[in-house]
Amino acid sequence: MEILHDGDADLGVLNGKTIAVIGYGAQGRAQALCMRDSGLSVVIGIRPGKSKDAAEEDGFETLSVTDAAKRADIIHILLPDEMHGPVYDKEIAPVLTAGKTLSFSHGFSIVFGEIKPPKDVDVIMVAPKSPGTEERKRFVEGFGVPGLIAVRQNPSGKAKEVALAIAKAEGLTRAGVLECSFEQETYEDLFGEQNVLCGGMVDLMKYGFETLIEAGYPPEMAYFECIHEAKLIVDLIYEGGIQKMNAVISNTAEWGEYDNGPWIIDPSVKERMKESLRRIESGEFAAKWIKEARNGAPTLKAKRAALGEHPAEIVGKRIRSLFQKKN
Ligand SMILES: NC(=O)C1=CN([C@@H]2O[C@H](COP(=O)(O)OP(=O)(O)OC[C@H]3O[C@@H](n4cnc5c(N)ncnc54)[C@H](OP(=O)(O)O)[C@@H]3O)[C@@H](O)[C@H]2O)C=CC1
Ligand SMILES: CC(=O)[C@](C)(O)C(=O)O
Repeated sequence: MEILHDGDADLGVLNGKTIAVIGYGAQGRAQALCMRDSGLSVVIGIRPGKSKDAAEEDGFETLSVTDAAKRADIIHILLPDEMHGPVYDKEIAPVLTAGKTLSFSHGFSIVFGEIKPPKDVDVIMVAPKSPGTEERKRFVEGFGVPGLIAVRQNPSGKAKEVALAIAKAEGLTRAGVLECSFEQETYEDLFGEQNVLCGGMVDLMKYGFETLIEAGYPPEMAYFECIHEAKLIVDLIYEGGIQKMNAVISNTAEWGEYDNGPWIIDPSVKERMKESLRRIESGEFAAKWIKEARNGAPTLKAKRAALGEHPAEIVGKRIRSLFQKKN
């Protein structure tokens, strides 16, 4: 698969264009700030509330979703996925005239039919493969995070160029951008977040921490081992791959990785991962999530409340507050 970089993108295709970022949350704020820093004309479409206040504090012009969509050439929807459908139908579709571009950072609402755009608009995706905060941090540091672009509809004949220009404005082409389909991005993003990232790695860290403290080890020690050092190991893999990590860790650690690892995470977990991917690709997961969201997300709210603050977070907060960082 070809990896696209800065030289493959031309910000000039966005000259004279206004981009309405709809939503100013994790992605909305990060992407709007990066796009403005890259010289693009950005307005924020947002309802009254804390996000609107934050956007205005950051110096953006804020409009209602409808007014922003009316004004913009490119409407970049960065609302919670479960809100895309209702907000699009009521506040965007009525002003979505021919020649505009509808843009997303995740394909959920298009792939699972929450949004059915008219045929006379471009439909693209520019998806940073990163949480918003990290994306902005790396952009400001002069680098960027990788991303995916996709084109669903292209009556203008310029959809890919516009998607690549937005990716460049967000620093994604500094790290690398892949072109894929809406389905590929949607399915792999849902799979990754549920099986490797938020569901997967996080559980391992929590179980490891709990095992140590239940065996009487001090929480601080468990935090250093299972949370703090986990990030440093992942950083090593990020910088130089598993080979680099293995070259840096001790022979003892490496032997333990081979001896104990496959017992702790039995390779049969891949069978469950395949079933998880099947549920995602079949639309079963999406239907379950939309049903939950339309009912006011009672399970999500109950889980959030029950989760409370994990002991690892409590000790982590204290440890981080004591970091003696060089000024
Ligand atoms: N989070 C991430 O790291 C990533 C997210 N994405 C995608 O980016 C998109 C946005 O996700 P994310 O940034 O996490 O979302 P957040 O939940 O962080 O932010 C949502 C924003 O939408 C606003 N909003 C919610 N409901 C409405 C409404 N009815 N009318 C107007 N504004 C509303 C919120 O404002 P208010 O303060 O008023 O609630 C908030 O500003 C999603 O499609 C997601 O899949 C893609 C890659 C990574
Ligand atoms: C950060 C990211 O890309 C996620 C985990 O998929 C998301 O928050 O949607």
